[in-house]
Amino acid sequence: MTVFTSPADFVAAIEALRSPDADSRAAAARRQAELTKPPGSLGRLEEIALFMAGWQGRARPRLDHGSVVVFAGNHGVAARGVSAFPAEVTAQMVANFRSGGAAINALAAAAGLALGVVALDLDRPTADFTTMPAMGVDDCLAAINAGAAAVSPDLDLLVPGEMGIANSTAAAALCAASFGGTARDWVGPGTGVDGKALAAKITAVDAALLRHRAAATDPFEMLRRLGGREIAAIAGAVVAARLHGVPVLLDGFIGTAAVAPLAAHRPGIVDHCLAGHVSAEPGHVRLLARLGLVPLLSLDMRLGEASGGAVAAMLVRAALAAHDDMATFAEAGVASA
Ligand SMILES: O=C(O)c1ccc[n+]([C@@H]2O[C@H](COP(=O)([O-])O)[C@@H](O)[C@H]2O)c1
Ligand SMILES: Cc1cc2nc[nH]c2cc1C
Repeated sequence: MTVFTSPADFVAAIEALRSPDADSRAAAARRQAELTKPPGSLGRLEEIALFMAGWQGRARPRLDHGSVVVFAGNHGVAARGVSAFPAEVTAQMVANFRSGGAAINALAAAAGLALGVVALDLDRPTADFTTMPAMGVDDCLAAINAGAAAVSPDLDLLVPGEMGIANSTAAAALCAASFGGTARDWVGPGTGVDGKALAAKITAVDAALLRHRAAATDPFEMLRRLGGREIAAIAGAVVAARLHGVPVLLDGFIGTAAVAPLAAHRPGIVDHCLAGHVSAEPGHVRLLARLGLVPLLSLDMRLGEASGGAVAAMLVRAALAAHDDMATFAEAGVASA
């Protein structure tokens, strides 16, 4: 099990990046060239198969043990009226995930993925980051390690998700701290705010940037000052997945913002990640562009909880089915070009 022993240990793990297995990827590419189709005709499905082969270290990659893990956290900044929903909804939705009634329960099952739910100190919201860091050092490290602990090294695919009322405010602040710009560049409606609540959200993000930007100089400090426990947990899970060679399918705006501080420090940290979809939250398209990730789907979704990632996992399954099950030209007696 991956444990980051200190903030410096976490940052060092982001710097020492494992590469994909070149031999497995090359073997998968040779197989793709022999399958009964014009070269490249399965488009991005072919690239997904090669991506999975490289990270899994298997010429015929599989999706037998894929898992969604939804991390949940509560945010002090919610008290500033930045969300359309009350903070109690975070714990209520965790109960819904556990009893099987949420969108992610249906979508993970449809995609053939296991579902884990990790609730992080919901009774103890993070501090309001407009006035102080969201978390202390130990608190943030514990959240990162909770994320890392959720990644089994034998997973074929990890789909991390989040639940946290007000976390689109934190995500906007993390994007601005990571990639520049003001609150207006990154703030959007989240669960559906406009008018006064949207203005409160912009004010909160600008205040947080003013307070923390100078000190938020490394990925750990950005997550600690401007993030939340579920966001830090996703960052920890993505780094642990890289250490184990587990490919990752990212979800929406908040789930992707969790890796923004890591990528600002070391862009290659997202090399083992696919972007499952582009959310309707307007900052997401900009964020994906900054990360150099092209989303698999664009369905106007903006739910979070790994829902877009789970739908995209069905495409990964399709890509691997074609890669594994198709006949070669020689097997089928079809003349090649
Ligand atoms: O995934 C997205 O792109 C997304 C966009 C908007 C909202 N959400 C979800 O809604 C919550 C955050 O919205 P808000 O308005 O409370 O900041 C949180 O639980 C997210 O999972 C998620
Ligand atoms: C109901 C509800 C469900 C969610 N799932 C993820 N974020 C959410 C936010 C709300 C408000």
